[in-house]
Amino acid sequence: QEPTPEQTNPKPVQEFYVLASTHAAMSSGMFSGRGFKLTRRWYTWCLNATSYKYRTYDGSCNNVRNLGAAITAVPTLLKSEYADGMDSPRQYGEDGLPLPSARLVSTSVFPSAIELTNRTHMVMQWGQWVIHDLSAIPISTGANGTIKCCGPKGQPPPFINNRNCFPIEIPIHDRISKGRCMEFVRSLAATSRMGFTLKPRQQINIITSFIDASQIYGSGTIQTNGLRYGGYLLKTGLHGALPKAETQNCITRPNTTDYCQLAGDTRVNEQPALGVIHTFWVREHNRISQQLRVLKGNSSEEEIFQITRKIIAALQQIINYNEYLPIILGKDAHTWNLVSKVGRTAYNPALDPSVFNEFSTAAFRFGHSTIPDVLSFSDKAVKMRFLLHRPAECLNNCEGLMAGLAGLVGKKKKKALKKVDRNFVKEVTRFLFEAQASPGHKLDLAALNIQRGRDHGLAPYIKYRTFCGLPPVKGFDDEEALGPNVRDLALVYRSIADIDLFVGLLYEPVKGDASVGPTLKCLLGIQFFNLKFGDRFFFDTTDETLGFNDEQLASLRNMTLSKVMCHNSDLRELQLDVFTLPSKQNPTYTCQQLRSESIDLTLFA
Ligand code: HEM
Ligand SMILES: [Ca+2]
Repeated sequence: QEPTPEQTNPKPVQEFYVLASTHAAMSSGMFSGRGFKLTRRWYTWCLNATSYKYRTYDGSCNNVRNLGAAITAVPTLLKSEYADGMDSPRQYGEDGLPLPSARLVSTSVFPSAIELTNRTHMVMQWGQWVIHDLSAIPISTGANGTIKCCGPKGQPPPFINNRNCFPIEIPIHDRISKGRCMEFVRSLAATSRMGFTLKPRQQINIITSFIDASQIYGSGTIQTNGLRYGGYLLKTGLHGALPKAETQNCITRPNTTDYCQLAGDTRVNEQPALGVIHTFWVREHNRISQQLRVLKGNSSEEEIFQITRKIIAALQQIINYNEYLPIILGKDAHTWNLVSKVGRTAYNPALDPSVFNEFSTAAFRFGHSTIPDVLSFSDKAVKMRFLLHRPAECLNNCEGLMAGLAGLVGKKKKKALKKVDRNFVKEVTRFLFEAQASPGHKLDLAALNIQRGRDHGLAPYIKYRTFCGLPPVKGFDDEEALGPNVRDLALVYRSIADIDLFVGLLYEPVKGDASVGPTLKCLLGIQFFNLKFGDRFFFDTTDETLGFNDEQLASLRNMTLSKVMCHNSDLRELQLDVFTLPSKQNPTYTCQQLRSESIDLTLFA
């Protein structure tokens, strides 16, 4: 059954507004912590939405209210629960005493055991790829860049040094870092027309919420122009690698040709497998646009660029809805009408397509539990901690890593995907890098997720269970609701009403053929429902002038991620479904075969 209208309509944003950014702001790194200087631009609705033939770069004018456009406030599904009702992080339990430290919660309730599935690392990688199309919430910065919340030896601040600091307390005897303070800066607060912080506080999404390939093309005209190579092509580096970024804020090896990569999303250098997927999509754009150039002699270069961009955005949606979501949501991907293999999608202008806070700050971070401890290349396996913020392996060995993602190389044990569960590899809970500027200070991704939820004032887990129509949790022994390890939650939480959303979602046992528990499935379902039916440009829209004709649509739907990979690498063979390990049911084909059954570009000429 489909989600109810109340579920699909997040609470309206208090006051709608859009902020513009400077070029420097958009091109600076999310992880450099510098530069998001946001200035207000306009508040108007889009009155000529129907006059657009292609998507705008910043997602504006997809709907009259400009919902889902870049640099807009992030809505919440349920009322936020700030400690003071308005602005300060959720930090007290039901009994009025402080909540347990996010780091203590992480070490107490998230062990590091690994259970494997028959899926490939591409499931993890597609997740990170798609979230980088959907949401990027910047943190606050000071007048001269990064805010530091902990002292150089990890001492907690002696006084409140910055009102946007919300460092995580490291328990005694916890050896993660020197001292007892883990860096954490609050997300940037959205401001009103007059420049005052919105009450209750809201965060800002600086990229377009729509699945529109904004991680390839950027989320604004200036950014897109910086990625284009004149006419119809996207810029590339040597041998079809990504081009070099202006700001070199990743980790490169001295005396090598390494560089930090430039892409439509600034987080591209976060780990090399992410760089790989960026790389083959830029190549796919250039491959398609070059062919269309030949086929469409009369079209302008701009027209070729836009048609290619439209095809690439359609492919993102096709792969996400038809290949990826059925793996995550199981058969409900079908019952909720998310799978789009036949028919057309009728646009519903009443829906808000914005990525909501609970999705980006808790639900979709479920993927962090699937991060592997090593990445496999054709000739080696490297621990994740040595790959963070280092693009080198992608620049030098993209193909080897592609084979690794598809599970074609490496020891059998290493190539299968880790289950979505309460376990996290130590690579991210113990050895996550902070900026190279602070050696010896490690971060814990699970703790950051919990703290971020509190920073954003997310309501606790049990409220979402009720919201999703599931029976209430009966207590710290309710295995039906929270799985066989439910008692571990009582090690840190004093009341079930205090359980952080991110934690509760990952404790729920998986049911049926989905990869995630029921509340998580509900939140993911609502978001992808809104992103399908609330996107006026959804690839199979009933409006053929915005979308495609029947033949084009059929040809596009014939594409798979495996075919895109084969087209843009020197891989020799691949299984048709790259999200699943090769088997009798998922046979391997030669890339030559896969390429021959792909999209027919003459239909677009
Ligand atoms: C090696 C892989 C990955 C690393 C190192 C990584 C690291 C991070 C870091 C450091 C943050 C910011 C945390 C904070 O301060 O709040 C973040 C945010 C996030 N991550 Fe990951 N991540 C990885 C993969 C994934 C995957 C596979 C998914 C989902 C399937 C995912 C989903 C998210 C989401 C939804 C956010 C919030 C984005 C926003 O709205 O700004 N990540 N990640
Ligand atoms: Ca987008």
